[in-house]
Amino acid sequence: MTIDNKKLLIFDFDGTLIDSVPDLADAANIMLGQLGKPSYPIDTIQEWVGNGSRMLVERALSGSIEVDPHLSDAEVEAAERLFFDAYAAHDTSKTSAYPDVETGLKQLTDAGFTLALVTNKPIRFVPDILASLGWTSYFAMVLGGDSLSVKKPDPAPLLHVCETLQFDPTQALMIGDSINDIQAGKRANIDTVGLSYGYNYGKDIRDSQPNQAFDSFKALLDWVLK
Ligand SMILES: O=C(O)COP(=O)(O)O
Ligand SMILES: [Mg+2]
Repeated sequence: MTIDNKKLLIFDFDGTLIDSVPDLADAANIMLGQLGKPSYPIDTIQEWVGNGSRMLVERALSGSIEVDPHLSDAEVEAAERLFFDAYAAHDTSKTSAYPDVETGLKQLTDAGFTLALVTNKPIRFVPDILASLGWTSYFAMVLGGDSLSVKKPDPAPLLHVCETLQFDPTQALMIGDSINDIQAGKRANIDTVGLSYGYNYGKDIRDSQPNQAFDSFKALLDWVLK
């Protein structure tokens, strides 16, 4: 795979551009506390991130990545409301950009790339976090996990971005930290870059066989902008 024909860079958000787990873990533990359930360490909760908020809530209620099949819809929905309230109150408190992302987004924009954001995070939280980082203007398009009826690893969000911004999938690159990003890219016929520093259920992103893998955002920038 070569970068030469790529014009559209589709970024994942959590674990790729931002380290959001400190705020996600706080919100999950506040929700669990309100329900009289035990809290969990941040490293444990980090392994439950990747399939959107509802799945994070279900895993937190189950105390495991394997969801308890006995959880009722009503129980999950009530817990999800508590989680949303807690996260809305603190979705930017402890969330930070990974090193070199801030300058990198500007460099990539200045180099003529179109940037898009496709996250499994519910869309309601995304504008606030982007604004707090001063990144709103960098992205031509932003999709959340509930913007369409399906989320990554389904290819639909990536294909929707390509279609809307009028790029062929072969001109796009999906950049993310999770197997969900790599699988969505493969299914959309979009080349993929895996970043190893984020959240991938405790697994090495190279196991998902992205076209390229890097251990830092700086290494990605050096490759794209060489
Ligand atoms: O909300 C999640 O579970 C993960 O979000 P992401 O797709 O930006 O990594
Ligand atoms: Mg991610």
